[in-house]
Amino acid sequence: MAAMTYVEYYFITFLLVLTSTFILQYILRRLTKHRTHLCLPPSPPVLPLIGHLHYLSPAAYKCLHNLCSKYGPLLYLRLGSFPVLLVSSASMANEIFKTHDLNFAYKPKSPFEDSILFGTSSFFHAPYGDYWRFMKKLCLTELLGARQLERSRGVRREELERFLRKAFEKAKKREVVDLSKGIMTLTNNITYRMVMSASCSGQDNDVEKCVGLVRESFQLVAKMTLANLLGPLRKVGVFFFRKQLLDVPGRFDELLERIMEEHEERARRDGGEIENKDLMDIVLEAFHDKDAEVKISRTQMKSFFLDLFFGGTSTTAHSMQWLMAEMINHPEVFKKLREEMDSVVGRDRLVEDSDIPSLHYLQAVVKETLRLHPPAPIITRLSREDCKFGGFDVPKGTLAVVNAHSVMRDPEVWDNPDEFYPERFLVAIPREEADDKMGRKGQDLNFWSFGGGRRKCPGVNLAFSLINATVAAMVQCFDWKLDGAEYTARANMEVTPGVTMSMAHPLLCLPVVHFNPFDTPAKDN
Ligand code: HEM
Repeated sequence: MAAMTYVEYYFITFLLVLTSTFILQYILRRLTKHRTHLCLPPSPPVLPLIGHLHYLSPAAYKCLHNLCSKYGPLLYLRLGSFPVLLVSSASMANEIFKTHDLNFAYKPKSPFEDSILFGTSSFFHAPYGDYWRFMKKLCLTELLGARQLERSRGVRREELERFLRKAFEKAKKREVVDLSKGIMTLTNNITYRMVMSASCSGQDNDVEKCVGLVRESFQLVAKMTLANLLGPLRKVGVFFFRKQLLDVPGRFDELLERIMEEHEERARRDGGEIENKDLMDIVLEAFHDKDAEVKISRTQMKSFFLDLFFGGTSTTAHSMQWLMAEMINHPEVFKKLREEMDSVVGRDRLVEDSDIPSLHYLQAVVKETLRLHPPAPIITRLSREDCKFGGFDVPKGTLAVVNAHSVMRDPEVWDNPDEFYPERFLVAIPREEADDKMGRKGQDLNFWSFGGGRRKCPGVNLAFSLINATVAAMVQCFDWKLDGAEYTARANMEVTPGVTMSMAHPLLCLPVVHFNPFDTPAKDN
């Protein structure tokens, strides 16, 4: 038989693809037929097989925001093989985090299966069950509670002073500081020291090793999330990344195992009476406790530490970077903040943690930054049961995607939502007139940067404590001149594509000394 021409070959291939698309569509329609009586939320126009995937772009929160602006605040989408409920308004966010919190207390299945990296053992992906409840309690009472925050105060202060001293050196030499890099190093050093007393200098720089691995892991997570959307074809994605899928978690496992063994050795030496316990010491105590309510495994422990690194470092650093960029673009806010610092703290000592409750404007500036620039704008949950949501039917197993960016710019609850206006958080409402039993102010009720309900971020107090203390010190000690230019220059607020909200351009600033606490002569007693 004569060989096929290219034209014939491509024509036959085209016919095959077309026929299989129709067959697949037919099967899908048959499979979902029994659900056609459901009253699902509205949906934008859909394509066969890929569903609504064509609406997505690398800046995830932005394209989802565009979808809600065009089609409405509650949408039913199909991303590849996943049914998705897209939530974009304040009232719908309230339904997820309050009315339907228990039903949506589940997280989507991890694409990493039993790997320590975001695998089934991770706290972040754990189903709402005994293990998750045990770790959440440990987080709130021990690991990230008030007592541990107090214990780690010295570490945070030491790192903040190290960061400030470097800025003073730069100021002296009239050199520009890469604030994005400096702030990221500061949060990394603090987090890794708090979690496992890791060394962040010298030859055994474990912080640097972890930071490198976290970076590689983020890239891998992005690739696997995409592969996961392919549904039955996800195995193809796994095949392509199989080497990295073994290598990155393997190196993390080795590093963490070595550090955990060092901690166990120290605990044996000290007879369990460890001074200045870090988070790893506390989790290891729970691991070795024969009477613990839940027996945690070594893999779960390692996964949990990774969750802390992933959840706690870049989120906090990005918030501070956005805040400093907003300060540069709003000199009147910076001036007000400086006045508050001068009147509450004065100019004879560096601001301390105990000053923060009295710095009301500072707290409002931090919240306003997190409202406009939530570092984790895409919050995902999974429904465990069929439910009625916003008057529509939502089947079980639907992935709820809350776009915190849209929710916190909802004009129904925020006046001039795109404006940077910290004063909106200062409106005092008497406790008896407040909107909930906690006596929170009206605007705080619609503040979802840390998620909400049972799965709300357990690191919220640590995050506020770090951001408030660092920003307060930066404002107290320096004026920040963008690129060393005139004070009228504006920071570039472009966002890096991806699922997090980080600045696309580094913030390069010249620090000009306003007050140097390290130059102040010690007071006579
Ligand atoms: C500005 C800083 C931070 C932001 C904006 C942030 C935001 C978030 C968000 C949106 C979630 C998902 C919540 C939900 O599903 O409702 C989350 C979960 C989580 N965050 Fe944070 N976070 C921050 C800092 C931290 C810190 C400092 C830590 C700890 C060191 C931390 C640890 C976690 C953990 C372990 C979870 C998983 C909770 C669970 O699944 O139950 N985060 N965070």
